[in-house]
Amino acid sequence: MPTSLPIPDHIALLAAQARQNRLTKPTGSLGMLEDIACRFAAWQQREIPQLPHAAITVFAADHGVTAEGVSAYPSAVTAEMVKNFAAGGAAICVLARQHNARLEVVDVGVASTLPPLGEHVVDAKVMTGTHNLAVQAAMSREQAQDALEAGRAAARRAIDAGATLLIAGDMGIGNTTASAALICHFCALPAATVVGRGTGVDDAGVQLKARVVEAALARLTQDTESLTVLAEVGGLEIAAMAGFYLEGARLGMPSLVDGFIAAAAALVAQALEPDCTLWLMASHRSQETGHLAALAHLGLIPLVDFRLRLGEGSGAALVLPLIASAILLHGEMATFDSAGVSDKA
Ligand SMILES: O=C(O)c1ccc[n+]([C@@H]2O[C@H](COP(=O)([O-])O)[C@@H](O)[C@H]2O)c1
Ligand SMILES: Cc1cc2nc[nH]c2cc1C
Repeated sequence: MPTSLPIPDHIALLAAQARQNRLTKPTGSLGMLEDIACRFAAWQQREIPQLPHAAITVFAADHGVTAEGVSAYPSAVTAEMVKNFAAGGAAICVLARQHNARLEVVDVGVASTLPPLGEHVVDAKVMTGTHNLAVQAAMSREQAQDALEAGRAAARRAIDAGATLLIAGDMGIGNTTASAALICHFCALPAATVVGRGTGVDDAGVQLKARVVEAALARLTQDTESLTVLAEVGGLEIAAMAGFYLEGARLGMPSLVDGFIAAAAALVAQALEPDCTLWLMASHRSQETGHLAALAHLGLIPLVDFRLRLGEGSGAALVLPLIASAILLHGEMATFDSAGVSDKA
């Protein structure tokens, strides 16, 4: 049963839109930068929003479906990359440092036991990787619920640490197959229009992924409860990301939605609490097939297309300077009145 979430402030949105129209530029000429500033105004309940403090949480988990040969890389990479995150060597570590953003990694389902990796790597393991979704439910409904809750707890930690803009990233070999299955289900699309190359499988690999996704979807109908859909064909990090978005929305905090896996997680969140999408902004268009369809279902338009297909929250971190520019322009540009510039006839 959906609870009532806070909704962004419509009065602040209208005030921000009116301000945009008074700034010294042709009406609408800053395009999406205007929309960005106005959405932050609505989220922060003020005509002129402040620069946000971003925090990044990367959720890591393994996928039993890798037994089908759906990824170009071995499952062991998931755990190895968690160590790389802890050591500061992954792409998202560089971007987090660039933006002085808090970076936390949460193990919600890495297959192996990780050694203690410091205070920024949290052990919230629900199970040691999902079961193979090609042949059975990836996890139980209870495990899906536990992973959702791990994501909610991570959002609360980020907000308690001072975040005003949330970013969820993912690390999970095999997770583009689970994400494709979720996107197919929630957007009612056939597998062939959604599956892509993931980490780089060839044409035969894409066809194999489509067959795996179709087999998994055959266990579902459009009436299947959303939590069951998540348990049947989802992933532990995807569930946690959905919980992260839901908790952000519940606490009136916006999230930037990263790539393909993040979009699948946002669809899960939307299925559980439709209004949570009011608190989401899509960073970029991923190279992965089916990403735009998923974003369209969420009512989101990606800000940029840099041919990214990395995950980790990297695309969301990459657009932080654009968001900062949008907000600074909105707050600091002169108005036609203040600068004595003639407005349109
Ligand atoms: O975020 C994306 O758009 C994206 C697109 C393709 C691949 N990835 C990353 O690659 C991994 C999943 O790819 P795969 O081929 O193992 O399913 C996982 O760790 C993701 O973070 C991420
Ligand atoms: C090396 C590597 C890094 C990643 N980061 C997110 N997904 C990834 C997949 C691989 C294979």
